[in-house]
Amino acid sequence: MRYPPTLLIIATKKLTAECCGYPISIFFIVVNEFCERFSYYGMRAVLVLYFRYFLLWDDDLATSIYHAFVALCYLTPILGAIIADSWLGKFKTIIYLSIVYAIGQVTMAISTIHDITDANRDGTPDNFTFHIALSMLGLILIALGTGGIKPCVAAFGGDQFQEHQSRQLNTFFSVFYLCINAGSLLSTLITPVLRVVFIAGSGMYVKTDPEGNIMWSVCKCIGFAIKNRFRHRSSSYPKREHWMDWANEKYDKLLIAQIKMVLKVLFLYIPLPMFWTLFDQKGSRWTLQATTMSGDFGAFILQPDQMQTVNPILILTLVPIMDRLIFPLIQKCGLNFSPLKRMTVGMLFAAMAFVSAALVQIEIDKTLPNFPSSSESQLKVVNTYSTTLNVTISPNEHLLIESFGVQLHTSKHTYSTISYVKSKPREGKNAIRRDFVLRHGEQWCEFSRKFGFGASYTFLIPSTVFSDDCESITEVEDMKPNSVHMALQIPQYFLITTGEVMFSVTGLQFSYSQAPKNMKSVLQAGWLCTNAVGNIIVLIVAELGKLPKQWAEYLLFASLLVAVSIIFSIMAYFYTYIDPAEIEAQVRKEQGLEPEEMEKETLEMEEKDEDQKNEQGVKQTKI
Ligand SMILES: CC(C)[C@H](NC(=O)[C@H](C)N)C(=O)O
Repeated sequence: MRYPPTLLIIATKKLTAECCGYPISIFFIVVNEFCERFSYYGMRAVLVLYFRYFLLWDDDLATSIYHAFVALCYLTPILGAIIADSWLGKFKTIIYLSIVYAIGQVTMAISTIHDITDANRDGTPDNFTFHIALSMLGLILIALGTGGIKPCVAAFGGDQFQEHQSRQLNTFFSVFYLCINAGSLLSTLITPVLRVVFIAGSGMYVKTDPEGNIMWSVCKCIGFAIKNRFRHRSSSYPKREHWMDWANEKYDKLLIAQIKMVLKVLFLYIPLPMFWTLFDQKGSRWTLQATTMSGDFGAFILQPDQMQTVNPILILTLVPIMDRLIFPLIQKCGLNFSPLKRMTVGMLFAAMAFVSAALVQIEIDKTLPNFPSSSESQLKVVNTYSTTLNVTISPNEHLLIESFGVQLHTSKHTYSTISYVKSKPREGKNAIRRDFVLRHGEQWCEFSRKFGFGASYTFLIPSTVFSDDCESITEVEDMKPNSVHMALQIPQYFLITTGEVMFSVTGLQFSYSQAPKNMKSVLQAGWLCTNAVGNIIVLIVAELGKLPKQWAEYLLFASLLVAVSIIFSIMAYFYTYIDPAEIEAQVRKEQGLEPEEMEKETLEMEEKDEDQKNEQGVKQTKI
């Protein structure tokens, strides 16, 4: 059955206004991406510390939940791609899911107000379950929002370009990436209100209609090919060139050719999650590593979570340098630095970044006190007498803990002031001078001290304190300040960011260029999924593979990535780059279809679907 000609919709490309060869609508799209990433990274930068110090989770749980959230953000793009391609179209999907996103951010913000459940006003929430539930709801909404937007924006941006703008299309992905990173960098300064900019460009976009439920058609076609292959498994049936050719009996040749293209790329993606496994630990392990370092840069003090901004700063400088200098130079030297080779080199850079992180960790470990394990405790005895005292602790004696510290009863009844330390102070944040005022009734005195990053102190206050104006206060350093400087993390950031430019910008471009026209968002979603799987790997390793030493974990990840990049380079060697439009035109020619009839095929596919449903007695109304 064919539709009468009057019902055929032949899509025409809207003529778009241009500026310097670029469609003007691109401006709104990149600003939208900037705002979305701005909002996302602004929240994500502090997330692991929020888990650690507000919800009081331990390092491993904080790391796991952080990566579970990032994984969800990069899994939901599949949903976004389905909604965009089969129902709402990219434009509306971006708008509606931005609203879900904003609600998520508000929910998340509310969850951080501890006053909501802090009835006794002691500065600690009374109902942690409430805060955890609210923040998890917020994170789920944000993940849905980002998933809806992410696969659509890059593909929607690509859709704006006409055939004569292929050079600009390539630059678009670099500019797009720059906006992601500008958004990430500035997220601590500007508010996410700017997101309305995307709607402002509405009249200028090329909005392609959703092309039917393409994902569903793809799944059914693959399912049929597998079933048909199984039915004809006997050797008496002649072999077919590709297993997808077993769908020939029922499905359009063009759809089969398109699926083959997508599957080829998805197969190539299998090793890629390992890159993200390392890359996304910037926000978790590396931030926690920074909490044990000193952020005192003289003119300013850098907080551990702010260290992450080094990545977008480097991106903003490295992308233009690579695009304008390094890659053209490599090309001039006659070397074929193809996209897949760039991605392999990017992976090796990320592995080197983790070797650098391991070396920094070894330096940090040398400066850390020995913290007690879960089966040990640690006591510090401060002798305030002027003579030496012997303290003997009998194993059977108990400790009496009082509100002003810890007092120890030993078998010899020696009495001292005791303190204990079981971790570095919160967030490594005490590198500042503080003034204290002591009061007792009418009496008072003031003293001032400078504290180092990550240090812990005990103050001994004698009863004579007011008579000598706080002079007699003695300070005991329980834990030394962090002495390894955060600047030592810069090499690892430099290496991972160089890797990112080679891997991620190229991957984004590659995913768009190798996808058939109607499956651009699908392949973008596939590309983002590699990121999701990477984060799932971290949370599995963080939860299961608890290595006793952090530096060993870094080296493990680096070795795994080297192994994976070797596998990837072998797979890449056998990959042939394609021009999807050319293949589609070829198939069309073989089918005897005119090029301009391309839009008909989608309708025909739907028509086939509908026929099948009608056969099953499903009533459908077609517009
Ligand atoms: C997930 C992508 C790699 C990308 N991230 C970055 O560009 C970071 C900020 N350098 C993103 O789309 O957020």
